[in-house]
Amino acid sequence: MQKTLRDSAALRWLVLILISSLLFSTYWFYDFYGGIKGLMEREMGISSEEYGRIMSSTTFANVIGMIILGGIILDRWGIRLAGLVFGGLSFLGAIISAAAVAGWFGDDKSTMLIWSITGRVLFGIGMEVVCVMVTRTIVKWFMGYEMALAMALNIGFGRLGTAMGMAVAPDLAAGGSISPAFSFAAILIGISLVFFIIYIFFDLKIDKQRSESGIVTEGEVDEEKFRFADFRKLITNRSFIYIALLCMVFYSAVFPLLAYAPDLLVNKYGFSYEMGSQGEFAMFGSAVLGTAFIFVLLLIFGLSFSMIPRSLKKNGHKLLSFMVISVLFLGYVYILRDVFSEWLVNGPKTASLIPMGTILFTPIFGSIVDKRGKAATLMMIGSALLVFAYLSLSVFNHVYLGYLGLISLGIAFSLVPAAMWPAVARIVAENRLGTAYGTMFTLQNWGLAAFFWGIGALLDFVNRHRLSDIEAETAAYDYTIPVLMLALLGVISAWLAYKLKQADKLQGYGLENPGITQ
Ligand SMILES: C[C@H](NC(=O)[C@@H](N)CCCCN)C(=O)O
Repeated sequence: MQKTLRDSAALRWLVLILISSLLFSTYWFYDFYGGIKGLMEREMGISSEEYGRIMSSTTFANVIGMIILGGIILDRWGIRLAGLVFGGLSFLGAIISAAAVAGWFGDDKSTMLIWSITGRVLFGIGMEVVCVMVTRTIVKWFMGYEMALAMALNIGFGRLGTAMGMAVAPDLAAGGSISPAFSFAAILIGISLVFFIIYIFFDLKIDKQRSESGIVTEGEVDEEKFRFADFRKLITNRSFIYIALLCMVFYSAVFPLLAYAPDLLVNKYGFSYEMGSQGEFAMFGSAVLGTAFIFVLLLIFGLSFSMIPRSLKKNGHKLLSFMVISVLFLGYVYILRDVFSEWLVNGPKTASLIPMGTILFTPIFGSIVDKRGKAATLMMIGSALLVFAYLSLSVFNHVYLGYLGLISLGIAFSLVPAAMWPAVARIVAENRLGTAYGTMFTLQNWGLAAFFWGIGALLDFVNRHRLSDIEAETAAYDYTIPVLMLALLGVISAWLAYKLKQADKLQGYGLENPGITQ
């Protein structure tokens, strides 16, 4: 068979970087608000409920089926046009939000609020369809190659956007105005659209090659098109119902919390929104140098290890690797202890370590699921960890338990997505995956709509007697009840994962068997 562009590994990975940049920038825009919640409230004069309303508005059009409609449009128009239109929509939404907080439409509270919400609604439609489009593009280029790894890395790009958005936004707003943080995030989407336009040339070329070599092009793959009969079949499948509900409940307990996590750390444990005396650039520089140093050490270790004769390293090499990596990691922590000591008392920077950790752990758990299976069991464990995390962050008051809670949340946030998304591919036929992901994202948006807003509204309600003191910065928000409510979602997630395991036993998709992504 004639070779096409996707047969070159270098080109495949280049394509992944080009399209993942859209995920990086849209996740950044989605989540950077969390890092400046307190600043937004002060500058725009809004309450926690109103902040929650802005966050929740991201989902407004999606709860009434916009992602499914976007998926149908994607099937009809193809990756190039749909990518430009929906990527452009997310950019437009981001520009409107940035203009709103800069006071372009008027600087009174209600005008800023209305236009911020309008911007987020448009952004939300664009970004969710972009997510589905990027997944489709990965399948187009990586099917038969490193598809699971490509998907995990793609999510990694998104999480990096979330982490950096949360961590860097307060620095961008450090001049006393939130506007630069918004403009920067909007510009990032614009830059990633330029990358997408570069990708379009590769897409045109590969489609030409595929049609020349007799492989049907994307627009001609009829089975990929959305049909209502398939949709009906999908939503009456027991395993799919449980995994889709799990997606809704689990993500409702995680994504909204991220939008409040920095503020929770500031209010509950007295963390700060500002950095300490050491100077951010110096700290950033030492963090980058320290990370580069540890990579070089790992490389040297890897090279020297590969030179040891096989017979010598046969036994105990896993233990040796574990010991060396642990020593290197502890050395890393020791070298960067000043950086860590400053970061671990800063709300947005500490909260950003949650998505940062998932970049490493999601592919690790993904490969465990590949090799050992147990996807449904791992989803149960991940959900149980969520309960532990939220109990630590609500009913207890010790900061070390708080750190432990954040670590558990990070592990749960890696474990469940790593097991969930490949499991969908087991339950649903490949040519229906677009519809399945679109349906799951829609349900997820129902949950997000309720909880992005619900946490803020509940926060205002339980703190109603001291809101003026909180505004005057003489009192702090009490987050106990809102976080306890999320612990309940963890319990429901664990139950849904258990029901999924039972349904899988009946229907025989083999979610507990290895090789789930194949
Ligand atoms: C793959 C999955 N993506 C989603 O759930 C998107 N619908 C929403 C992304 C929102 C980013 N804060 C994931 O990120 O795990």
